[in-house]
Amino acid sequence: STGSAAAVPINAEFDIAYVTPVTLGTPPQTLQLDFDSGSSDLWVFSSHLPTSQIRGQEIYAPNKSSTAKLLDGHSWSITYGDGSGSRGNVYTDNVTVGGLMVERQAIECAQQVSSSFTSEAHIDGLVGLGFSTLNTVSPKSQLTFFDNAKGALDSPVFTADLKHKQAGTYDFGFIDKAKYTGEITYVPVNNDPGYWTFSSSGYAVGSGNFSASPISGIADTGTSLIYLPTAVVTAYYRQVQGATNSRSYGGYVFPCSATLPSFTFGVGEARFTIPPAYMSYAAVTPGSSTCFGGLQSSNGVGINIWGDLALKVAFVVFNGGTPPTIGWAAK
Ligand SMILES: CC(C)C[C@H](NC(=O)C[C@H](O)[C@H](CC1CCCCC1)NC(=O)CC[C@H](O)[C@H](Cc1ccccc1)NC(=O)OC(C)(C)C)C(=O)O
Repeated sequence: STGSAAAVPINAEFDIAYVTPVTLGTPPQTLQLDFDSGSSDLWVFSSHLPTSQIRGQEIYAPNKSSTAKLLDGHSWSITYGDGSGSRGNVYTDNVTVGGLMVERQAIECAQQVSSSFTSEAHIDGLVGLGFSTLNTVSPKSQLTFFDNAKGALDSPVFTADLKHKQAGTYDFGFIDKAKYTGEITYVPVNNDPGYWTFSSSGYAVGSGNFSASPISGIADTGTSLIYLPTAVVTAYYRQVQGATNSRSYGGYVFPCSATLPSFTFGVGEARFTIPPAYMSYAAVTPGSSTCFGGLQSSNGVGINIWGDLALKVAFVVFNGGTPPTIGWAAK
């Protein structure tokens, strides 16, 4: 079996996150969920939430699904890198993504969400696509949608074709040759503790020479920007007039009028270049002449993260075979 579904940017201006329609239960309830290779819980806004915590999101009501079953005595609680979080109880039900159905998928129903989730009306929950070792359900951790689907897939892979300010796709079980050019460069994945961790072969700033120093980081569809070591980030912003690492804005900012270099990263022998236009994420507040950089330091994060900003210049294969690998191709 295979599946294919759209990855739609939640904001017409900036690619802060992408959501994908997912149907849950019988009759089908459709929610817009953020597919996140940086975590491994499938959780949704639900009928168990106080209405004060719901502001425009779609909810999943298990009691309206004839195929929903309570996973008795199980709960979950998750906190993300940006400090947001949620917790609740667990049901199993049918989950369908782009024609691919998994029966008895653990659906973690929110009973509480943090204010940043309440204020993000376009995200009705997450589909974790990290390794199931990261799942937070207790006392028995649960499998991700991908792990549950894997055995039935034509090939144990999913691919991400994210785009700038337009809808891309997540495919499951097959590699669509029409979505990339040239060859796919595969590199090993270290799935301990459970991220899609791989080693980039280095970077270059603008037309500067390529610095062939390996950078270990995670491929994370649920993180908007790129977070890399200080040496890389200072080398980049040295080339940007008026750039500063702003405590108040929480990262590197620069005058929106500044000329930005491109940023190139390596995967094996392959090279991927992020154009200058993508390297300015957005004005720090609407209308401000100060812009927030797409490349930020991983100092405060603890791991290097290749987020949507890197993923959207490539076609990426998340190969869940044995051993797992990750493949990057131009498009
Ligand atoms: C709990 C663990 C098992 C897994 C856990 N994993 C992560 O924290 C990484 C994971 O990819 C999480 C997944 C995201 C959590 C928040 C909602 C959206 C998904 N990524 C994160 O926690 C990283 C946060 C994202 O980068 C936010 C996302 C966002 C989206 C919409 C609106 C506002 C903010 N972007 C964001 O802040 O963009 C700016 C900087 C331009 C404003 C961890 O490592 O702790």
